[in-house]
Amino acid sequence: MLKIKDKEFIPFLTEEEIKRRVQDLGRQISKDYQGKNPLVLGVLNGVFMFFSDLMKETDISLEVSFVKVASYESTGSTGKVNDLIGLVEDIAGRHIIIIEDIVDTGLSMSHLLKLVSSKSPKSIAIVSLLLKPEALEQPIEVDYVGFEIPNKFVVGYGLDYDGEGRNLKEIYQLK
Ligand SMILES: O=P(O)(O)OC[C@H]1O[C@H](OP(=O)(O)OP(=O)(O)O)[C@H](O)[C@@H]1O
Ligand code: HPA
Repeated sequence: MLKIKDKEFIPFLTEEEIKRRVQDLGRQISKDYQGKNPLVLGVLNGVFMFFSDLMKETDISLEVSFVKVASYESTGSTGKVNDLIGLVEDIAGRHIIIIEDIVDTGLSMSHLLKLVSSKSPKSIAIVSLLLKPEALEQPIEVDYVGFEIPNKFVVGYGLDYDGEGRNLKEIYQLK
């Protein structure tokens, strides 16, 4: 059991389970993007740990960049997405791979997809370590999913509860 502030969490995904799945995803992305020199776009903050581990499991030439959006306060979506660091690269004609730690309601990703697709990329793919199919409010198709999970709040491996818990090696679920 883990306590963060006022909430209790139970173990959900181990370090080993996450590692194995990240290796699979890295292998698959390398195979699919060989010779395409994609621009891999991480969505801060939550993605930092997954992004770094995933990139180490790829063995193709690629470029990386980041955007920063925020929509969550405490354990709930605020219903609006704020751009905190925008897209600075020229992405016209590039293969774009958007990397997220979690697609929950889909609001953040739908916002990002609009932003990215308005700049004429050659292709867009979405990678998310976690997906909550039951929570989706927008019709988002995630091309590479690490784990489909139930509609419960999770923390760890980049994901926070009220700013804390991002440095945990494992993922925990709200009790
Ligand atoms: O599908 P949604 O319901 O939009 O939720 C997913 C988004 O929420 C989290 O970010 P958050 O806004 O908490 O910012 P953070 O990455 O800085 O924690 C997560 O990293 C996704 O970007
Ligand atoms: O379940 C979650 N945990 C942490 N951050 C999140 N952002 C969207 N969903 C979640």
